[in-house]
Amino acid sequence: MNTHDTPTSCGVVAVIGAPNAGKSTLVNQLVGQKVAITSAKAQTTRARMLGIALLDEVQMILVDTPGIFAPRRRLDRAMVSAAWEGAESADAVLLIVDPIKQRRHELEPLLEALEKRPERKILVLNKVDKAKKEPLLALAQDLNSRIGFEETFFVSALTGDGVADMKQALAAMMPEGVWMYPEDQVSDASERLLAAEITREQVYAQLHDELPYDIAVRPELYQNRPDGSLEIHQQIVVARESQRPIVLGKGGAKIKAIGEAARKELAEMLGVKVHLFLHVKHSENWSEDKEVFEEMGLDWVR
Ligand SMILES: Nc1nc2c(ncn2[C@@H]2O[C@H](COP(=O)(O)OP(=O)(O)OP(=O)(O)O)[C@@H](O)[C@H]2O)c(=O)[nH]1
Repeated sequence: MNTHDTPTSCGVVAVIGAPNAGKSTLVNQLVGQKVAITSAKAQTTRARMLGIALLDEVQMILVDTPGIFAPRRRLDRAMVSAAWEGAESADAVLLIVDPIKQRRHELEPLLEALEKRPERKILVLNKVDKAKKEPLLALAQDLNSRIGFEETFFVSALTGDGVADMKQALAAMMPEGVWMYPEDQVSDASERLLAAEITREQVYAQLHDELPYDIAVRPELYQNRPDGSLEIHQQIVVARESQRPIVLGKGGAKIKAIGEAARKELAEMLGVKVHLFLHVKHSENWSEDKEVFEEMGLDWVR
């Protein structure tokens, strides 16, 4: 509890890493609650979301950046821009690396960018529950000879192993200052957007490899009913007309299952009864659509 008798600290932490390194999982661990969606599919983090972690008198505002590699399409470029914009005013940068799947050369563009950053840097080697020790240590050494990391941590974002120590070190790096957010706020991502993220997570979970990652879930209506329940309407936007029947399933069974699972999770998270209405929309160029970008909290870059 922050009683305000002791001095408080507050700072911004940018979480940087390749797609699938485990950023969202780590943010959720640090915050202690689900704020960003996780999925086995690369580059699912489209919206830039904040998670807020607390440790004693320290508030850490985590900028969970989208996967940032080889930006070819406009959407990818926007994600890179959002990622680094997030790091602009950071007090610390966490580089999170998957030591199992990550190719060393894939990290190079990130390291180059990181080299020029003025922030204090922490290296986080994730997935220690699966990684072998020797190559892990070699990678830590290699990356430390390349970038001046203040500290290196070996963690499992999945099990939480090592995360407490890392959180402690991070908290110690935050400058003294008043908290930017009230104590009970864990995220400033609007509930509307988070609700759409939860549906998108369900679409991935239930359709596995049947869909490319080019789908979006757009929030439409989000309003309280007089009985205290919540009415939510969302659009599942597919890039190709042929993807519509996949999302709908036989006799609408798939979209029903997606909606049911998302509705349950939302009701649990928000603590109210939820009425969720989903429909599928086809938009060939949704990833070029300025409005969609802005809804996802990204800037339109040319
Ligand atoms: N075994 C293991 N798996 C992990 C760990 N951390 C994350 N994962 C898994 O790795 C996958 C990617 O994790 P995310 O947290 O979604 O990764 P991300 O970096 O946010 O990915 P993007 O959204 O693509 O940027 C998921 O399947 C996670 O469950 C870990 O410590 N151990």
